[in-house]
Amino acid sequence: MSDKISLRATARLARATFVAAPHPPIRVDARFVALLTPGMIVASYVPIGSEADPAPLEQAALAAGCTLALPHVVDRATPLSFLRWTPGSGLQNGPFGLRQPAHDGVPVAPDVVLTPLVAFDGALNRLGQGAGHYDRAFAAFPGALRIGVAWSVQRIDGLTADPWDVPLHAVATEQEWITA
Ligand SMILES: Nc1nc2c(c(=O)[nH]1)N(C=O)[C@@H](CNc1ccc(C(=O)N[C@@H](CCC(=O)O)C(=O)O)cc1)CN2
Ligand SMILES: Nc1ncnc2c1ncn2[C@@H]1O[C@H](COP(=O)(O)OP(=O)(O)OP(=O)(O)O)[C@@H](O)[C@H]1O
Repeated sequence: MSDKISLRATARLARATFVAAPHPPIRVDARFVALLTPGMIVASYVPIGSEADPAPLEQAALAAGCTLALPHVVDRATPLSFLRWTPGSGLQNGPFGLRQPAHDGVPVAPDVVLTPLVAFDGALNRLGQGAGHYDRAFAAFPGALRIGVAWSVQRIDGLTADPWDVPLHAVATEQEWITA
């Protein structure tokens, strides 16, 4: 556990240092686009702090005819819901400094989950914020494709997976599309 805490601190520092300098956006790989079909529900997220901005992947999903959704958070203990979202429609302030759709939005079951993360490794294990929100969402939607979105500096090899950790199917960075 303390291991995870120090890994989070190291990875957050690397992420903050990376975004402080000019950097390219997240790359849209042809293998991501090939996964998309019209009508699919693609859950994205609104980045906070130095998190990678998934906007290029959202644009690709919209161009492929997909519907977007965003996570809605009540508190640390309550499971996430995913609410339908169209670009330009309003967002509200949520906990942890998040921007999110209003609570009375339309809940949807995502086909693809664009997932924020603090660190990832070559086996596509993911270290998140520590509330277990995405771990629980992956358990609730086991059929969804789990795509991590991260800056390349967030790769830390040899993360130890806990029993509840569900690995990602791929990670999109500003440099490459990583699969296990
Ligand atoms: N942009 C974004 N949206 C997201 C997440 C995320 O990681 N990033 N989540 C992922 O589960 C869910 C929200 N869960 C969260 C749980 C805890 C903290 C949290 O403890 N934040 C720290 C600050 C961390 C930092 O500096 O990066 C805090 O408030 O002290 C944040 C989000 C859903 N939406
Ligand atoms: N499927 C699940 N059902 C219930 N609780 C879960 C589940 N998955 C994880 N948790 C709980 O969530 C907590 C946080 O887990 P962990 O530290 O691995 O989060 P994380 O890797 O930072 O990811 P996240 O971004 O999802 O918070 C743990 O206490 C764990 O018991």
